[in-house]
Amino acid sequence: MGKPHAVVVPLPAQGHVLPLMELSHRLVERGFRVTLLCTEFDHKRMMAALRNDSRSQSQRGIEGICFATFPDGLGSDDDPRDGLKLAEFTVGEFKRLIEDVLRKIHEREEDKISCVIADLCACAAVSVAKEMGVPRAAFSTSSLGFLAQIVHIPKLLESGIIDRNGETRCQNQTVRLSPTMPEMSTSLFWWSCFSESMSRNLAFKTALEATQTVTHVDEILCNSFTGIEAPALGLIPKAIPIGPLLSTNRAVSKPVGNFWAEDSSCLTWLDQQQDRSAIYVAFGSFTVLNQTQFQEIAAGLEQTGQPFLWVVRPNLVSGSPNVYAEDFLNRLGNRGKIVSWAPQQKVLSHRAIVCFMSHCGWNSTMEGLSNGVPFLCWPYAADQFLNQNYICEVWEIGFELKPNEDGIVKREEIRKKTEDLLFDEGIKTRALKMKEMAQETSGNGGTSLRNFDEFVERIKKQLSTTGFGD
Ligand SMILES: O=c1ccn([C@@H]2O[C@H](COP(=O)(O)OP(=O)(O)O[C@H]3O[C@H](CO)[C@@H](O)[C@H](O)[C@H]3O)[C@@H](O)[C@H]2O)c(=O)[nH]1
Repeated sequence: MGKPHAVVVPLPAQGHVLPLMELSHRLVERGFRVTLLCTEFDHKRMMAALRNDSRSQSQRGIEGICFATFPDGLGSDDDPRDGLKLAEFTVGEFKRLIEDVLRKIHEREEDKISCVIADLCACAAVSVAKEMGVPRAAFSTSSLGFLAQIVHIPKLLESGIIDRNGETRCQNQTVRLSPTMPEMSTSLFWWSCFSESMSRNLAFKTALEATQTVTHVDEILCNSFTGIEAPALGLIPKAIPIGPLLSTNRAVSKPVGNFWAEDSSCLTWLDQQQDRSAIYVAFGSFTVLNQTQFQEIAAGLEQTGQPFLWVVRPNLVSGSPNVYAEDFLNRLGNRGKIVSWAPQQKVLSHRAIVCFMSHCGWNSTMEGLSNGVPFLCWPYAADQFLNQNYICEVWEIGFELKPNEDGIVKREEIRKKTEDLLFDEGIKTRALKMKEMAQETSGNGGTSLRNFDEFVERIKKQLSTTGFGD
């Protein structure tokens, strides 16, 4: 028998492709051949981002990982992508396309699939794998706390805490998912954290489908680790924490699956800054700021008096192209650096970084935490509010940036919270402790590394006893 063939299925979004690409590299290192399914649009973007990178081997593959692509039906150059359209696509057409491409791959004798590892929200991939009798596992790109919410949806419905659309009956209600979990406001339910009801309903639909995925798999790999989320882990017997999935943990660097080209000049800029002096500002791949918010952040950064590195994606600011940014940078000279996409993990591990102003996407949360970097939190949507709650209330390694009544985080708030954060020795100590825990769990003998190796062994054993499939 040749190498086992794993098919990895992320949702078509940057925050999902990145951790699943890292998982794919790890499978390749353990003797698997990997096919990563992605949309033509995302594949094109990844290849364009890699174009100047001599490590990229061909348009078809990256270092042992092949791509299988499918159209995403969202138009050819529809960038910035509309989050709502993407959500509609993932609960609709995405399923049929995934099913189609999986069946086609499996029909080819030389490509027969040994196992499918699919994003928790790519439920079609899991049910097709089940029908084909192929071993399968789900992968959660968010926290175990998020997963606990998904698993508890049936109980939340049964007890009337949420209705069939996921809407909560009372505002400001708190629930306790189990006696060992802290009380949680229902406003932190993932699907509740979207401001428009249409987005909320779509998010709930995705969450409901994810509860189905959970019933079709025996194992859910998670980008988290026991030390930081033990109570939530206790609620989900199928969860296997294998995080933090960081590309910087590997000795040889490999392409990470960026949709935008990394601008490494920011690392040279960081080399010129003093130890623990620079604020890193990045809001992931989805957040959109209005002009007012953009200008308040800029003015707030200016007022802190600290050097800063800010990721301003081409589609970060809504409305007219930003002339303000240029003027602002000219005024600040070398004290500020703006790039359109940074090698974030390398940035966060740089000695010059003192704190991370973040939207609290789960990948960013894990990356900041694993590098012992304290946070200034400005969540935008989805699970980010829950992640902020972890950062500020549970782990106590950051402060919330509170928006005013118009939803804007003002410059004074940024200056004040940055000052408070930089002088807080407790936060600094706890953040460094988190870094130690993250290193321990991913190092030799660490729980996350062991969990992943044991998972791989189980898959291989299943294959050697049953051939390709159940
Ligand atoms: O300049 C940059 C900016 C970001 N990143 C990377 O992009 C990823 C961003 O992921 P994340 O922080 O999770 O943010 P989103 O892109 O917003 O992620 C989506 O997916 C996450 C995982 O499911 C959710 O937690 C978020 O709420 C959701 O918005 C991280 O790995 C970053 O390292 C870079 O490499 N360079």
